[in-house]
Amino acid sequence: MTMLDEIEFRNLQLDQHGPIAVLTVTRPKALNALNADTLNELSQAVEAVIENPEVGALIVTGGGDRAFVAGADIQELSQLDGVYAGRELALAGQDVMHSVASLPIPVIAAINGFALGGGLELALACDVRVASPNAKLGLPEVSLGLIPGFGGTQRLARLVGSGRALDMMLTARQVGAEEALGMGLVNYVADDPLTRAREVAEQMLRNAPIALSLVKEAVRRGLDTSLEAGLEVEADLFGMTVATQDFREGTAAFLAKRRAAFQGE
Ligand SMILES: C/C=C/C(=O)SCCNC(=O)CCNC(=O)[C@H](O)C(C)(C)COP(=O)(O)OP(=O)(O)OC[C@H]1O[C@@H](n2cnc3c(N)ncnc32)[C@H](O)[C@@H]1OP(=O)(O)O
Repeated sequence: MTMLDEIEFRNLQLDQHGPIAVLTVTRPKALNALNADTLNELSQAVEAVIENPEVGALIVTGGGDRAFVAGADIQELSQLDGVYAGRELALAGQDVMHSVASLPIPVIAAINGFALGGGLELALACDVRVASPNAKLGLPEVSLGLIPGFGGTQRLARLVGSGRALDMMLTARQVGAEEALGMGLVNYVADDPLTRAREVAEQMLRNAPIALSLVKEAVRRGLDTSLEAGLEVEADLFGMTVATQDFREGTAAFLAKRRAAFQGE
């Protein structure tokens, strides 16, 4: 098993603090914009996290104090030509965001500044978002003659409703942290979003790991289907939790009035 801190990236840093991994996008000159190289590295980082069983939660953040991620790299976008190239880029970006969204552990975005375009799409692929008071969130692609292509049209509308999502996407405006909190686009606003994200991760990690993974799966699969089919998914996954040792431990600990010691089994 490769230790996460040992992997060398050009535009990312991956650190491990016990069960919590922190993935930082580090392209400060471009406000951490996602060029093709960085997208590839994001994929590799997600793979490395999946392969490391010691990691129970992931925090994603941006290097420096100005930006989480200011979008896809506009310099690279400007070189795109033709329907095919555009579609391929969108599919590649969607794949990366999907791999983040499908991680079987909690993923928290610590949004320390601008989260625009592909940057907000990365934050939307996370489970929970913590924003700094100066954070600015938006999907301004129409101002460049584009539409969001890394999942934003779908995930933003599912998270905040189509009315709010369309307002943000059609105006291209940047939403501040308090407004984002009010519409449920972020879960917490904190002066130090990374510290708050760690606290949230620690709170999540007190719970049963398999249950954490399955509750994510139930929500994700349920959002893509009818209520009836979603309820079936829930019942199936509930059944799986009842077959775990952690369920035995969790209920026994409750009844014995002690803290549960979950093993992820
Ligand atoms: C499928 C996905 C599509 C997309 O994601 S499309 C892109 C969506 N994102 C955006 O449209 C945001 C673009 N950036 C901005 O609007 C501004 O930046 C900010 C409002 C975030 C900040 O403005 P300010 O404080 O004036 O800083 P600055 O001088 O514009 O930026 C510092 C350096 O960062 C580069 N940069 C910023 N965002 C990007 C980007 N998305 N792609 C490539 N470079 C970017 C700039 O060019 C500049 O660089 P230099 O110092 O060399 O002039």
